[in-house]
Amino acid sequence: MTELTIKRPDDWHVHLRDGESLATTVPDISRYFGRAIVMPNLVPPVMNAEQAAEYHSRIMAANPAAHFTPLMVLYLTDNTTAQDIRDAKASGIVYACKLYPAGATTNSSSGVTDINNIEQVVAAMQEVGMPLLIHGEVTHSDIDIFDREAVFIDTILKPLVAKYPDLKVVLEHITTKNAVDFVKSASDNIAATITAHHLLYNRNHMLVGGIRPHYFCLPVLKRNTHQAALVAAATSGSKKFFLGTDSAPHPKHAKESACGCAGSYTAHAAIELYAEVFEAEDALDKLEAFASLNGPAFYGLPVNNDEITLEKSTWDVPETMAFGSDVVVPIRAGEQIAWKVKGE
Ligand SMILES: NC(=O)N[C@@H](CC(=O)O)C(=O)O
Ligand SMILES: [Zn+2]
Ligand SMILES: [Zn+2]
Repeated sequence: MTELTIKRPDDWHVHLRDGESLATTVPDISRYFGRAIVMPNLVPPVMNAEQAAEYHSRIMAANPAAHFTPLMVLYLTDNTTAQDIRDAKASGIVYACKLYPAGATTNSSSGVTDINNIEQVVAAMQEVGMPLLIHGEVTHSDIDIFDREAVFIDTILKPLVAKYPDLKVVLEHITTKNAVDFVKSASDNIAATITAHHLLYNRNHMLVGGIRPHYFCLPVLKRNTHQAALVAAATSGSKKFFLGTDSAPHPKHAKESACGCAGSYTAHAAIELYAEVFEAEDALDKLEAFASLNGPAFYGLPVNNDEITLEKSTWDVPETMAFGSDVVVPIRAGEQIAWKVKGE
């Protein structure tokens, strides 16, 4: 296949950052994505409907393409109230709330320190039909970083979904076979996003022959058997799995550092990178479900009514890209990508 036309895709997990960064991240993500679930881990975070509305305005002021709508998300803290959830629902611009266990990832220090602290909040989310998006990793220092997702599923997520059977939950950026198996076995209210980089890479790519900081993201890349489970899930056509890039830019100097930040930038070539994965699996016919249909179905939103066309056409990824007044090193920097969106 050398051309593939699909309904306009959406990105159900992206970091656009703020301030001058929006001048580059917003045009990048809106080139062909119709909607994006915009992560709220700013400093300070987006904690209520008013802050979400202000952030929404700043994103719209950065000139996204006309087909693009940002879907805002609240960042849950120990102090979030049930009223915050009701106000967010009433705002009409907040589509989900995000649980960052405190200390789990980039800008998560204001996150929830104990899931029991937000019982009333989660109950209100279940009641009003607000999806809970989860960075699913425990943070205890005695739990190995490669086990943190699996331990989170067993100790936090399973009890949570048992307690709130009507709550919609997205386990974000899954990285393990444990997560795939859990999501598949859970009710229709439980789904997961999968990034392009977790489909394309495993921890060998990050660590063999030298440490490659641009592959470092959280949850960290796992062994290749987990990668294979993610690829099988994404290309299966199951409604429970959908596209979430977790494109998470950091300036080059902050990644290439003695203590480098977690996050990989893929918004320059997201659907193109996913297309490579689906092509390698001989599953290009399943890309539309993953990228354009399953996400809206889960969120109860309409599918976008226009289309994009991908063509087999190799292009060179630059070594760096502008990121506000800084630069970011994108995934595949200095290498090639095999697919291109027509008209781009
Ligand atoms: N994925 C990452 O490694 N980093 C994200 C945060 C997140 O999604 O966990 C970021 O904001 O940089
Ligand atoms: Zn995360
Ligand atoms: Zn993220």
